[in-house]
Amino acid sequence: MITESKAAGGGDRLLATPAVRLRNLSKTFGTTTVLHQLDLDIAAGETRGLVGENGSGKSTLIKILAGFHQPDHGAEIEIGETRLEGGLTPLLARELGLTFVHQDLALVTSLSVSDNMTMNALAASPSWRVSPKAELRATQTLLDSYELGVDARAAVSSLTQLQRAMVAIVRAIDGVKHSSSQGQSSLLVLDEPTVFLPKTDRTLLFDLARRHTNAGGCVLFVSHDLEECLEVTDTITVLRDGRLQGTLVSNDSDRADIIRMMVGKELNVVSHRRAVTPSGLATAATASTASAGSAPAAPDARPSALTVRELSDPAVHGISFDIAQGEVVGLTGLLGSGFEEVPYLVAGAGRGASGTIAVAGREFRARSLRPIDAIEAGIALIPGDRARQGSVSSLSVLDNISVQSLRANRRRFVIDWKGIRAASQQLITDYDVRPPKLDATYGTLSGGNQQKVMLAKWMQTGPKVVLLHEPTQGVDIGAREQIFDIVRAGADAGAGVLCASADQEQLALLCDRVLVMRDGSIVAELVGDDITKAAIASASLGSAPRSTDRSDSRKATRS
Ligand SMILES: Nc1ncnc2c1ncn2[C@@H]1O[C@H](COP(=O)(O)OP(=O)(O)OP(=O)(O)O)[C@@H](O)[C@H]1O
Repeated sequence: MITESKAAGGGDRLLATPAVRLRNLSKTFGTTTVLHQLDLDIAAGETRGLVGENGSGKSTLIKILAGFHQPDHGAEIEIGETRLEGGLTPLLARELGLTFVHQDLALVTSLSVSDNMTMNALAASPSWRVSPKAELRATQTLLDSYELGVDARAAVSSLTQLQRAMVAIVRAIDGVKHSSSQGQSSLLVLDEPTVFLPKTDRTLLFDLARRHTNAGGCVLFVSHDLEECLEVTDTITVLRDGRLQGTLVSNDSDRADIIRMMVGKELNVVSHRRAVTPSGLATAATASTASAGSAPAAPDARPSALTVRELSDPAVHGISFDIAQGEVVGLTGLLGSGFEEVPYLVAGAGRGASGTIAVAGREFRARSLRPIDAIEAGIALIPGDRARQGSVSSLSVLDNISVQSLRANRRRFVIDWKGIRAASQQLITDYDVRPPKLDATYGTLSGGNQQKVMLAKWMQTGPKVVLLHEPTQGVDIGAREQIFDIVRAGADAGAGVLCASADQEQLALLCDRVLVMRDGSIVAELVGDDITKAAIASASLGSAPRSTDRSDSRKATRS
């Protein structure tokens, strides 16, 4: 049982027998120490949260547990009965029952569920003899024992996001059975595997994790979602700048307690929505009702930044909408409702699209729109998968941030590198990128700082339209506020912003208007103060819609 006080202060002082015990754990890259003498105990049967701002050292700690990084000299690591001098290797971590589910789930989507399971087992104990039939049977039995309702023969690509996450967790839990710990005292590390899932689906994942702790294992859950962390963990350890701030008992703590420890001060969540006067709201309501059945219109008389008409692809069915200059519009729905496709279609990055897209009056056919045309027209796309689609991780911050401005800094055949460097340095200072080092490798920056670099890269081009897909995924609460400020400043400079996101709180804080999609169509529009988490949720689910429900108002117009 855990008998720790609400705030444990400097060290980690759980009284139960630890399954994982870390002492004096530090990590230095070059001359920079990013973890400072951490002491951490996790007890058998415990679910521990790990939180901290971007760059506080969470991933580095996990990579040490996974044997990817070696800690500095002097660290002690004990896993169950095994005491290690120095660090782990990936094989040793596996043998000792440490198992990991990362955000990308690490499943090969073109292979079957059974093949994915077999690969994992083979990595644990290589064997020349594999019987596909026996593996299939064993996988099906395993999946059935967890009542997942998944066919072991199915390709992972055919599974829903929830099923994939559940398969990844079951695979991880099953992996520890092959370890020397046999599942006892084994540590399951969940590194934000829930970010892509709606809240309702996440509880199913945590039920699986609970089965692991009930069987004597323990869980380390890394998350930026503080409410969720409070709900599903027993205790929460807070890191700040690589130092352990303490461990809270989840039941006795609230979000404000965690934030205070994370950032060292109170942090008020404020709305970044444009102030709308009562008369403005009246105009907005009139506009959206009048436009019901066609395109949700921008709620004021500002010129249009983006006009989309009858946009279609296999997942999107003829949607039309407008975004005014200076307006931030949210686009949301359940996963699979089509909202996630839209930024990519508008940026010319989709396939087989139809319909038209006009930027500041210049019209394109979606079918023939290429990304280069979109960029030249003033469209900036900041994709959700910033590591693979928005940047080159192995290049420097300077290379990533300046790639869009090379042409503007070219004089005949010569590129003004000195000018680019000076401007880029100013940008990363203005955008509070930490560390503010142009020569740092982009991939070594924390998630929030990577996102700030992406925004700086595009915002310096003065875009007419900014398309954001999950702009604050994996971003801490402080950096999130900064990103909201950057987006709002872009809108104030005249850009029309589309923010496609399943994060209802983000939409409620940031957007002037929110369009909700179901089954590929826009079905509801929320404006101004009607944009609440509850209203977005009910419109997404199709239950008791509030504000202007377009399908309803269409019927009303017809009758
Ligand atoms: N391979 C590396 N080389 C140099 N510095 C690194 C390396 N990996 C991480 N860092 C630095 O270590 C610090 C901690 O990074 P880490 O990724 O552990 O933070 P985090 O808390 O996981 O952040 P996030 O929440 O954004 O994932 C950051 O300043 C980061 O730039």
